[in-house]
Amino acid sequence: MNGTPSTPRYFALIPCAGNGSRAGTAGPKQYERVGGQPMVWHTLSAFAGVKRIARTLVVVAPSDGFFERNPTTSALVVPCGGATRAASVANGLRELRRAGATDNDWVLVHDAARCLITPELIDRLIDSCSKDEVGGLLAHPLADTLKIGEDGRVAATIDRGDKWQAQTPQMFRLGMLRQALEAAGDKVTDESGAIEAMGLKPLLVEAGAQNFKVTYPEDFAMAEAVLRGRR
Ligand SMILES: Nc1ccn([C@@H]2O[C@H](COP(=O)(O)OP(=O)(O)OP(=O)(O)O)[C@@H](O)[C@H]2O)c(=O)n1
Ligand SMILES: C[C@](O)(CO)[C@H](O)COP(=O)(O)O
Repeated sequence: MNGTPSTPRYFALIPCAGNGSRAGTAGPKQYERVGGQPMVWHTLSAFAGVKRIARTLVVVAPSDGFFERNPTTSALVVPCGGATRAASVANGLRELRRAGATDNDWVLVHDAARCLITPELIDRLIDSCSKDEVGGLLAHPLADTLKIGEDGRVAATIDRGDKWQAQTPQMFRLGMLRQALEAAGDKVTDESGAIEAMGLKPLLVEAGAQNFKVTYPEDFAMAEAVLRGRR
């Protein structure tokens, strides 16, 4: 993986170093079994199904022993997780550089906890963004009416016409993303936010509602049902 090829390659970076505090599980939610397998297995097998991905790097917490106990992935697993998702991603980008990726290569950052991602959606993002100057993200137009809450009561209703729910993967050039995250620090909750802070406008690529992030206890049953429906 040395040298700077003229054609940019595609790398995947999977932040997998969270605690899942909102999920109510005993351990990190990404290792809970869903559809008969640890959640992160589904995530990794979707990326393994995209031939254009040169390498996948998984960022785990320094104390994480899951992949040593379950050594079944061809992905590069690095215990460089940080205190926030943004820090985990920034550390992972440094590791990708160390593994031979260049600033010109594309990086697709994807939450381990979005285990319903499919090779088709990943391909859709790559096809939509690979000729774009900025890059972009999968997203879903907001379906519900949106309220501002104040002391448990509705203070206002917001026009939802231009609102999207940001999903992952989010795909940007490695160099641009590194610079953006360095400038944004821990404030941003996604890569797009860091790129936007540089005055750029990432491309919104429509994806379905099924690519949700397993966050709350009830999300496990929904993920299970979607996986069952696919079999
Ligand atoms: N310090 C962190 C925090 C989060 N993540 C990862 O970022 C993704 C999205 O984050 P989220 O769903 O918020 O996960 P958690 O931080 O684990 O959940 P919670 O906020 O409920 O604690 C997850 O795959 C999670 O493992 C990470 O790599 N490093
Ligand atoms: C990146 C993300 O999945 C986009 O919806 C989301 O922002 C991550 O969630 P977190 O709770 O902020 O880690």
